[in-house]
Amino acid sequence: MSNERVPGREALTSARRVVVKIGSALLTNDGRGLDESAIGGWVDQIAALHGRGIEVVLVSSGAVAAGMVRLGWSARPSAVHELQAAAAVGQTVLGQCYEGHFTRHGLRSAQILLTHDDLSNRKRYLNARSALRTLVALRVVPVINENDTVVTDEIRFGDNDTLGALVANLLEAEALLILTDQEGLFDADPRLHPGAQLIHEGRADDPRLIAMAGGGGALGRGGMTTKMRAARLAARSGAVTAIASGRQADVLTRLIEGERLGTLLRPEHAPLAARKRWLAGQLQVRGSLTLDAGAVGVLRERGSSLLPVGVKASSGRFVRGDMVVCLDEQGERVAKGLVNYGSDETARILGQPSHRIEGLLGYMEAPELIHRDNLVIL
Ligand SMILES: Nc1ncnc2c1ncn2[C@@H]1O[C@H](COP(=O)(O)OP(=O)(O)O)[C@@H](O)[C@H]1O
Ligand SMILES: N[C@@H](CCC(=O)OP(=O)(O)O)C(=O)O
Repeated sequence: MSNERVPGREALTSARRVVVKIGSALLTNDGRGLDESAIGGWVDQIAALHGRGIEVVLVSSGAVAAGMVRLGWSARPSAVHELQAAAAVGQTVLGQCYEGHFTRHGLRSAQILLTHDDLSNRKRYLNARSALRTLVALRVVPVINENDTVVTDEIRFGDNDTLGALVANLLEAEALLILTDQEGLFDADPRLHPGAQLIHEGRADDPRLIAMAGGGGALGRGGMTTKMRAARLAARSGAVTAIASGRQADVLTRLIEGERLGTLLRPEHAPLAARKRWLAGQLQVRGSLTLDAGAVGVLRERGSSLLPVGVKASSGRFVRGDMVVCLDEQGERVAKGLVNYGSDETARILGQPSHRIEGLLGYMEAPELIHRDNLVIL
């Protein structure tokens, strides 16, 4: 099985930038403090991915648990100020542990502590993005955690699954790899249902899978519920999510080799999102179409395809597959996309309902002038 590539897992085998999230349930040695040798094992795998040219950003939990042990506390405190204190003490231990292991591989790590505000405020979001991009370009491995010391219950992510997904969005990573204490998502919580079956693959937004996910154990925060939510969030920027057991040998490298481990959650609109991002970046425009107000409305509001009936005028020379810009009647740019018909054909079908295309041209390539998959709103 180890070298077998499973169809559908190409998103992992082709990923060039990945976010790895390691959860508290795994890191904390059943509450006895950081599992330093396990951390060493994950760092070895991250170094191996790094060596293959894959950029890795790490989201690591464990500060509160490490701080509790350092402070000699046996139970997780419930008071916010005590959690903040434990996190402050433990984050140093966590950072040192990672840096020590990365140093064995001649790699540098960097600590980034984020809060909800940092990602919702546009300016701080851009600052965080540029700092992370710079680190990644310098081949440094960022180690991210929530800044537990300055957050209160109302404004915290709480679980690091959500933070991992937002970091995947921020950096447009192709994959989010969530390591936890279970082999993946099961059709019921395996702690409560020993006969539960592992789900190998699915859609990130599948309501049946979301319904299977339950809460976390004693050490972790969100359980599978927040991991499924993270998969949906990550899917927004086209990232695929894998949930797998951090205890399986070489789990990260095996996932990236396409082995059928854990649960793979595909973004429903991955190709679409990626394609739209690509479309948006295309600069060469061959012509323009002027749309009536109704067409402008449905494109903007409903993300519909552009039908010839909504086009009032066409200009420029283009062939099928060329990029054209769509303007409103005032000449404002509305969208751009790849046309299904060249400029000569477009001139003959514009303003016409799609069922007349065949009669007018003698054939029908497609009922729409620009399909919504090939259209990006500006
Ligand atoms: N359907 C499910 N499949 C697998 N695990 C589940 C499911 N529902 C709930 N869980 C629980 O989620 C836990 C992992 O989440 P959590 O404790 O938050 O860990 P982490 O700290 O790694 O995020 C598992 O130990 C398991 O008990
Ligand atoms: N930020 C916290 C960890 C939050 C947490 O445990 O999240 P998770 O690993 O998703 O269950 C810490 O470092 O202790």
